[in-house]
Amino acid sequence: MTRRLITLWARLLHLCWRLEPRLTAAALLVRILDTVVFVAIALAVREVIDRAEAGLAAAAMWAAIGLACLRLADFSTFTLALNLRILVVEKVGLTEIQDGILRDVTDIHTLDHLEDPQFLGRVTIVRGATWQIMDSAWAALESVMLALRLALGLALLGSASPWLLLLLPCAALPLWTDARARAHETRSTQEAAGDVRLQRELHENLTRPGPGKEIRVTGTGRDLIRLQAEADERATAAVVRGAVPAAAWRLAGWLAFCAGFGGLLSLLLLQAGSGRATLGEAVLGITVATSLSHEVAYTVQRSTTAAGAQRVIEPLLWLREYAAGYRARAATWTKRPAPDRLLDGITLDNVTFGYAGSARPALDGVSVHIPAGSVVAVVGEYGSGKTTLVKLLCSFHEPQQGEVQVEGVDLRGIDPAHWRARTSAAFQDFGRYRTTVRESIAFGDLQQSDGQGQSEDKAVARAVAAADAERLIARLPEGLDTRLGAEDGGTELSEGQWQKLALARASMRETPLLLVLDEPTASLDAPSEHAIFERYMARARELAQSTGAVTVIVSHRFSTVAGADLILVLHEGRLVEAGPHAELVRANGRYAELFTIAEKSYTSI
Ligand SMILES: Nc1ncnc2c1ncn2[C@@H]1O[C@H](COP(=O)(O)OP(=O)(O)OP(=O)(O)O)[C@@H](O)[C@H]1O
Repeated sequence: MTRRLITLWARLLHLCWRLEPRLTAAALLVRILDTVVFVAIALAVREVIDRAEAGLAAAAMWAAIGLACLRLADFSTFTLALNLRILVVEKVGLTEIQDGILRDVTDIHTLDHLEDPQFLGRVTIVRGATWQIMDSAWAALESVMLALRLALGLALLGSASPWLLLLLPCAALPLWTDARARAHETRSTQEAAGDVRLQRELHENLTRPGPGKEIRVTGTGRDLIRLQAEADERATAAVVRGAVPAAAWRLAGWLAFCAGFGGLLSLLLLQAGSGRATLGEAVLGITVATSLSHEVAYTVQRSTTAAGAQRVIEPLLWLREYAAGYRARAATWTKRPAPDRLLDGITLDNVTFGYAGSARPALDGVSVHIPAGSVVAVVGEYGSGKTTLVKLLCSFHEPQQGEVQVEGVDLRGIDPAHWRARTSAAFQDFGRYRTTVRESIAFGDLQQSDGQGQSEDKAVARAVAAADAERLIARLPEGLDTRLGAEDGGTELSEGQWQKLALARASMRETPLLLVLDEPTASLDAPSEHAIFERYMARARELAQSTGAVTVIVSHRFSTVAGADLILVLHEGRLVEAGPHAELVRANGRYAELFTIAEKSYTSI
C-alpha cells in the first residue's frame, strides 16, 4: 500500500504541475520561502540581542526593523502558501479525481461494475472525498518540508546548546502518540460505518417525495425517525469509544513534549545566568523552541491528513486498477465495426448469463434466431429474464456460455462503441435530465449536432413526432426550451411525460440496427400507448427496409405484443416458446395462458 500511495501522491503532484504549473510553482516557492523566513527570524533575534548587549544601539535597531519585516513576511508566506495550495487542490482535484472516476466508470462498456455493490460503494466514498485525496498529496509533501524546518530549527537550537537537541525525541513523541490515537479513531469509524449508512438512508427516505408517499400511507414516519435516531446514537457512541483513548494518547504525547520543553529551556536560562551562553543565544533558544511546538503541531496535523487519507485512497486505487485491468483486456481485443445493415439478423446460440452473487442464471440456454427487419416481442412473468435478454443484445453484459451473433459474428468481436452507435434504446429505468427539453432529447444522438443546430433541430422534431410528444411539448411554457426539474426552478414532469421524453431520446438515431423498447410505455395511459406503438411499428418497418433493423419490445401489454412478427416467451430464464401470436395461441401453451389471463383482467375492468 505504501508504495502505491507514494506513487499516487507523486502522480497527483505531477498533475498539479502539468495542469496548473504557475500556481503549483508559486505554492512550492512560497513554502520554501516560509522555511527561509523561519530560520532568518531566529537568527535576527540573536543579532538584535547580541548587538544590544554589545552597546551597538543603531545596529540593534536595524536588526530589530529587519526582525519586524521578517515577522510580517512569516505571516504573509504562511497564509499565501495555504491559499495557493487550496486553489491548486480545488482546481486539479475536480478535474483529475472526479472526472477521472467518471471517465473510468463510463469507459467500461459493460454494466457489470454498475451492478456490483463493491464497485458502487467505492465510487460513493471517492466522490465524497475528492478534496481529501488531493489534499493528502500536498500534506505528504508539506510533511517532508515541515520535517526539514524542524531539522533546521533543531540545528539552531543545537548551536545555542547541544542539550537542546534532546528536544528532538520530545518533538517525535507527539508524532508517535498521534499515530496511536489515529488507530483508535480508524477502528471506531469502521465500527460506526454501518450505522452511519443506515442513518443516512433513513434520513433520505424521510425527506424524499418518492418514499415519502409510502411512509405517509403506512404511517411509519415516527418509527423511522426513531430508528434513524437509534442508528445515529449507536454511531456516535462508537465514535466516542474511539475518541476517548485517542484524546488520552494525544494528551500524553503533548504532556511529555511540554515537560521536556520546559526542562530544557530552564537549562538554557541557567547556562545564560552562569555566563556559559550569551543572552542572545538564550533568547534564540527560547524563540526557536517556542515556535518548535507550533512546528510539531502543524507537522502532526499535516502528516495526520496525509496518513488519514489512506481510508479514501484505497477505494480510489482499487477503482483505478479495476479500470486499468479493463483497459488492458480491451487493448487485446481485435474488434470489427458493426455491419452496415442487417441481412441475416441476430442469433442467440445457447446463451446463459447469471448476475454476480445470484444462485440461478437469469438466462439459461436461450437459442433463437431473430430475422433481419423483424419486430420481436419478449414476454414473461416478472423476473423471467426479459430485461436481461435485452441487455445482452445491447452488449451491456457478455454471456457466460453461448454467443449472441450479429450476422453470424459473435457480438464480443464487434466494437462496442460501433454497436452502441447503431443501437436505439428506451429502458424502463430511463434517465431524467434536468436540462432543457431540447437537450434532454438531443442526448439520444449527440452526433446529430452540426454546430449550427439545424440538423439537430430537425432530428429533435422527428424524434418528438416518433414519441407522440408534440402535444406535451406544445403545452410546456417555453416548448423545447423549457428547463426541466422543479428542484432547479424548472418545470416538473409527470412520470408518463418523463417517459415520453425518454422515448423521443431513443428515436434520435436515424439508422439503428437494433431498436429496443423495454417497457417503454409502462407509465402511459392506454390511448398514449396505442398512439406510440402505431408510430413505432411504422418506424420499425421503415428501418427494416433501410437497415434491416431488428426491433425488440418488452411489454406486459398483449395488445402491443400481438402485433409482433415473433414473440419470445421466457419463464425462469428459459425460452419456453417462440413464434407469432396466432401460432402461440393455437399451441395453447404458456403464451396462451398468459394471454387469457391478460384478456380476462382487461374485460373485467
Ligand atoms: N443487477 C442484478 N443483480 C442481480 N440479479 C439481478 C439483477 N438484475 C436482475 N436480476 C435477477 O435476474 C432475474 C431476471 O431479471 P430481469 O430484470 O431480466 O427480469 P424481467 O423479466 O425483465 O423482470 P421485470 O418484468 O420485472 O422487468 C431476476 O431473478 C432478477 O432478480
